Amino acid sequence: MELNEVREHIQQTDQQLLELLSKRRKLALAVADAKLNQNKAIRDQKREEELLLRLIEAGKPLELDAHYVTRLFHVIIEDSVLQQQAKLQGELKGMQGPSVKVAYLGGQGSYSYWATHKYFTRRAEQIVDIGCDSFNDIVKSVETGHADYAVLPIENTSSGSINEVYDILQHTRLSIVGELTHPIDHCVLGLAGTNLNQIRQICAHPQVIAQCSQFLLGLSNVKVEYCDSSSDAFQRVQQKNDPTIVAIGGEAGGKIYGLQVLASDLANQRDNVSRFIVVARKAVTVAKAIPAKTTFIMFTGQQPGALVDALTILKQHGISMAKLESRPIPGNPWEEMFYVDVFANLNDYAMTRALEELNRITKFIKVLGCYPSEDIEPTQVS
Ligand SMILES: C=C(O[C@@H]1C=C(C(=O)O)C=C[C@H]1O)C(=O)O
Repeated sequence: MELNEVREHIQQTDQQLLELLSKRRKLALAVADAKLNQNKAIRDQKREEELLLRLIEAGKPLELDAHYVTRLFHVIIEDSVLQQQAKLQGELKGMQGPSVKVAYLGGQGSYSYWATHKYFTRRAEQIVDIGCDSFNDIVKSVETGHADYAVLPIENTSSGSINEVYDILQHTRLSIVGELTHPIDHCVLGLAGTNLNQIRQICAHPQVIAQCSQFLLGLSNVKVEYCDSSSDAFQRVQQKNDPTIVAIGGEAGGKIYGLQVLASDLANQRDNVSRFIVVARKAVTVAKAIPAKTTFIMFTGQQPGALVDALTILKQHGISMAKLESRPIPGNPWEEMFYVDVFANLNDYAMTRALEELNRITKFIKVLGCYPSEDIEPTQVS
């Protein structure tokens, strides 16, 4: 067969794959309805294990190895679980208006832009974009009613917690209503025809700089210009129209501004992923069928064993912690506010009891929100 002919066949096969994936997604959504009627949990890992084992066997005569089949179906199942969760949670919330106004960092092409679109598209919501220049402005626009939701990055696998966002959460009345993770693949992006050796200036957001610190250490005579967002960095490079000036950001974002990739895989960690939170003025209730996370902040005081006592309460109620973070309390030097993420629904009996007990032993405690957990651990098969 001629090259073009083979490619034509590949194209047809890919089209069929897409149609089958779409069909599978629709079936998974029908399963969500059936589960709702039968009061069943969305995730069924036993079923996933059976399904993976069967597919691995079925793949053998087709010369598809177990590793390949498992990897593909982990992605498919994760999508299916997240789609089902979003559908169920959306129904619980009732009908939304024709569109939602969402505030996030930067404009078209920033990492927050892609994360926002991924999250709300899954919920079949029309988005009105409200791009902002700072985390403070994002939160303010929801507080004042200008936006319905805000999407904020909270932690990253290379640079750790985003302290600015944690500090804002201490003082806002907004509630966390959702979370999502999004891969962050940093690239050097410049004008077409630019050579990596000629660069003299890099434009990027401070978080991006932190996540690519090892790559940047290897460059000499290059000035770093801090930007409000990756889309701001792309715009500057486009406007300056100087081949010695480049941006760091995502490939798809850079493309919007006509920039091309000069280097990729820049992050300190190979799997560079950010976790975002979605906040709104009104808290949500998470359906029982969906695994939930609850985030709260507490100030325990500094007496010996205060934190251990608080964590023991969680242990006694069988509540697992997803994250523990501490941040200084402004105006109280050397005193720390603890941020705790737990795998629990705020309406669970165990969680209600744990919060009552924590209330008694802490000096301050505030629930920041309860939301569907998007930590979909892949089911392993033996
Ligand atoms: C689709 C279902 O829901 C979830 C998704 C699955 C899938 O995509 O195959 C399998 C089990 C569940 O965790 C189901 O229960 O069949």
